[in-house]
Formats: sequence, C-alpha cells, structure tokens
Amino acid sequence: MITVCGAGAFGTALAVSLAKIAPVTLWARDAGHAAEMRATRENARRLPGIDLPERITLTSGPLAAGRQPCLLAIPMQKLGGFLEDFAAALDNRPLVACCKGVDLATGLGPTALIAQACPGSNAAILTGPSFARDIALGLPTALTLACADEGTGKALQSALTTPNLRLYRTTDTTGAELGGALKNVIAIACGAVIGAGLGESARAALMTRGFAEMNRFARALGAHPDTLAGLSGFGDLALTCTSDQSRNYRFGLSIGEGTGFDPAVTVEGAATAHAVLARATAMKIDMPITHAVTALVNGELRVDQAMDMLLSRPLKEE
Ligand SMILES: NC(=O)C1=CN([C@@H]2O[C@H](COP(=O)(O)OP(=O)(O)OC[C@H]3O[C@@H](n4cnc5c(N)ncnc54)[C@H](OP(=O)(O)O)[C@@H]3O)[C@@H](O)[C@H]2O)C=CC1
Ligand SMILES: O=C(CO)COP(=O)(O)O
Repeated sequence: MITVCGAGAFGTALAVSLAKIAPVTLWARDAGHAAEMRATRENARRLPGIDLPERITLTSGPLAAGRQPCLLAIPMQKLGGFLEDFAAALDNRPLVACCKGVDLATGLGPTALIAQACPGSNAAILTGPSFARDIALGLPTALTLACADEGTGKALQSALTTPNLRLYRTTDTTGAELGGALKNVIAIACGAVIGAGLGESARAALMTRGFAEMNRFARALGAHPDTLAGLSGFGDLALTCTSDQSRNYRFGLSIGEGTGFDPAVTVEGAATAHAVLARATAMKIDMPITHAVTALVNGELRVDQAMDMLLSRPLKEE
C-alpha cells in the first residue's frame, strides 16, 4: 500500500500511475473533496477528465501511521505546516517529497524540512520533467528519485517505478531538489520574455544563462554538477521553459503580456525566487536572473527594464 498525501494535480496523477502496481490511498485535506472523488471517481477540481481506478482509496482527516512509503504532493510553501500537523503519523516511514521549491520561512528544501519534522524518517524527493496530465494519461515519463540513504533510495526506486514512470536514482538530494526549485524561477523569466514579445533567442539565452546560475547556486550548496545536468535540472528546465502547460511559464507570460493571473493557481517559482535570492545574497552568489524575477514578481521592474538590466551587466567570460 502506497499513500499519497495531497490530492492536487500531481498527487492525483502519481496515484493513478502507482495504482497500476499497488493499492494506493490518496489523502485530500478537504473531506468534501475526498467524498466528491469517491462518488465520481474523478478529481474534477484539480485533474479533470482522468478516471480514478478502483485501486485508489480516497481519504481525508487523520493519517494512519505505518511503515509503507508516503508521498507528499503538497505545495512547497504549505509543506512545513502539513508536516507539523501530521508528524506523529508520518514519522518512521520513508517520506517522499513531490514538491519543487525552497521554503520561504526557513530557507530549507523539502528533504531538510522533512528531516526536521520527522527525524525517524528517511526523506527522499521525486522530481524531474513531468506534467501531471501526462503521467495520469499513461504517457512515458522519467524522473529522479533522490534519497541520501542509498538502501532506502533503492527500495523506493523499485517500489515507485510504474509501467509509464521510469525512475533514476541518486543520493544527491540537494542537487535534485535545487534543480526542480530553480527551474521554476527561470521558467517565469522565459514566460515573461515571450509574453513581452522579446523573442525565442532571448528565451534560449535565459535558459542557458539560467542553467549556469542554477549550477552556481546548487554547487555552492554542495550539489553534484551531474545531478543538475540530469532529469531534475536540465531535463525539467527544458520542459518547463518551453511549454505553456507549465503554470510557472504561464505566470511569466502573464507578466510579459500585462494580463492578470489567477492567484489560486500553484506557482512555486515566485516564492522560491525570493527564498533563493535571500540565500544567494547572504552567500555572495551572483544570481542576476533570479534577481530580475523577484523584481518582476514584486512589480518593481517591467520586463524591458529587467532585460536591460541583464544585458548591461559588465562583460565577462562564458
Ligand atoms: N502539476 C504538475 O504537473 C506537477 C507538479 N509538481 C509539484 O507538485 C507540487 C503540488 O503541485 P500540484 O499538485 O500540481 O498543485 P495543485 O494546485 O494541483 O494542488 C495543490 C494541492 O495541495 C493541497 N494543499 C494546499 N495547501 C495544503 C495544506 N496546507 N495542507 C495539505 N494540502 C494542501 C491542495 O488542497 P486543496 O485542493 O484542498 O486546496 C491541493 O490538493 C508542487 O510543488 C509542484 O511543483 C511536480 C511535477 C509536476
Ligand atoms: O514541474 C513541472 C513539470 O516538470 C510542472 O510545472 P509547473 O508547476 O510550472 O506547472
């Protein structure tokens, strides 16, 4: 039995794919939402049009303790509160974060937050290029499963691989989670330049220099460069910066176009940009694109001004 906490688009998609290999419990925070999904066998609020197999049990309320893996598909800025509320039931089992970002309140990534709240658990992260709908439709997907404890990582890799979800393994949790967090910031920048009509060449420049910036920050925090070059870094950057299925990219588009954006949509890159910039400033790491994105999100700069700021920096070696 695998438990997935968080009945958003991603948690639901993972539950649908995992149900091909094991019984799954999908936990929603709202009892009404769980009841609705139980009755209709569909998550109409977050992932409409996808049938929920009978092998998925829909629950809400208290979580049962246990030894089986639990996936946490909770938005990054809500993960700390969720862990506080449910630490007793979650501790002492493998916990797999399925979120992308850096916690604004603490500056920590998902596995560090888990380790703090549930010290008896082996924290892992599942991340990489995948849109929830693709996974739920059974389309081929490859992700990174990172766990500092190699034995737990191997067990999770084999327990969570499904016919359409191929997992690669690493012990570099820092690299895996920073790749997923930082690519969202760059995706906002890419959406903004496309929305403002600044062209595909500008997007390619941002993706490339964004990747350099991701590497600079992640390596300073101890990540392995190979991890950043893999699915959770380069792979997810390529997907998120080029597809309007991405909410971060669409948020950037709305900034560039000067149109509104629904604040209820999960956009992890905005808070992450602020958290990363604070850490980078303290550590004297140069993060010009992240800096520009925070200024855009705060409404302090327009896209053309942000681009001028990036283009007029002192010339340097690549
Ligand atoms: N969607 C995608 O394609 C992918 C998403 N991800 C990552 O997955 C994570 C979740 O995103 P996604 O599922 O898409 O987001 P959604 O916006 O679809 O859903 C968010 C879910 O989190 C729940 N939630 C919100 N606040 C809390 C809380 N305080 N406690 C418990 N549950 C809460 C929401 O509940 P409610 O409905 O009641 O508000 C909802 O079920 C993000 O970090 C994202 O980056 C990763 C890869 C792909
Ligand atoms: O992380 C994702 C794809 O890998 C989903 O991206 P968004 O959160 O921008 O929709």
